[in-house]
Amino acid sequence: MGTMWGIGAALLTGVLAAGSASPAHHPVVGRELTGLVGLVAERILIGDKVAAAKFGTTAPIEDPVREQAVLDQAAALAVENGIDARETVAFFRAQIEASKVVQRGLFDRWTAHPEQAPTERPDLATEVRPQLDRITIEFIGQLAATEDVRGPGARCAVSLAFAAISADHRYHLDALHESALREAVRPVCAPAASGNS
Ligand SMILES: O=C(O)C(=O)C[C@]1(C(=O)O)C=C[C@@H](O)C=C1
Repeated sequence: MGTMWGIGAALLTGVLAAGSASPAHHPVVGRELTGLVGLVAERILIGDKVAAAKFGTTAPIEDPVREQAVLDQAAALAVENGIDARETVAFFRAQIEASKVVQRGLFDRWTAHPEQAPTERPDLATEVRPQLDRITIEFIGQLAATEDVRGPGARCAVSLAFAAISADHRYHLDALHESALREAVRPVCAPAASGNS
């Protein structure tokens, strides 16, 4: 675990102590982003299935047409749900980059150690992408629910550190998946600056 997260964990000792004193009906301070980051981890793990679908076939890891479809879908859902479309697209771009980090890492691993390669090949179009599409919808709900927490500032940073640590434990992420998660959550507390696309 990186130093930054270690510092985040140290900060959390105080935050969680404060949170435990909150009335039960209030969201616990520091835990606001666990749902969102849990979905980030779930999407990253679906990257394993994407890789399994493509490994040993001619399908390339990078599919710009599909990426655009994912981003267009996210933008449309953002508008429908009254959240910032530009920030939402930036968030989804990071999720796609994280999936590619995982896929490349697994391709390298499976090439070097063929005995670790998957023995089953899920179908990308009918099995795996529908799972990603479901997560897209859930992401929009979480992005809408966390709008007031996300942004520059300590509250977001601390919540994000806590959420990343708990996702790491809950989903048993190895170094490859942990580094993908770190990349994927980067936009959460750093909304896209206005004026950029
Ligand atoms: O659907 C795929 O083929 C994927 O590899 C997944 C994904 C994504 O994260 O949505 C990632 C990389 C591709 O360029 C397109 C999409």
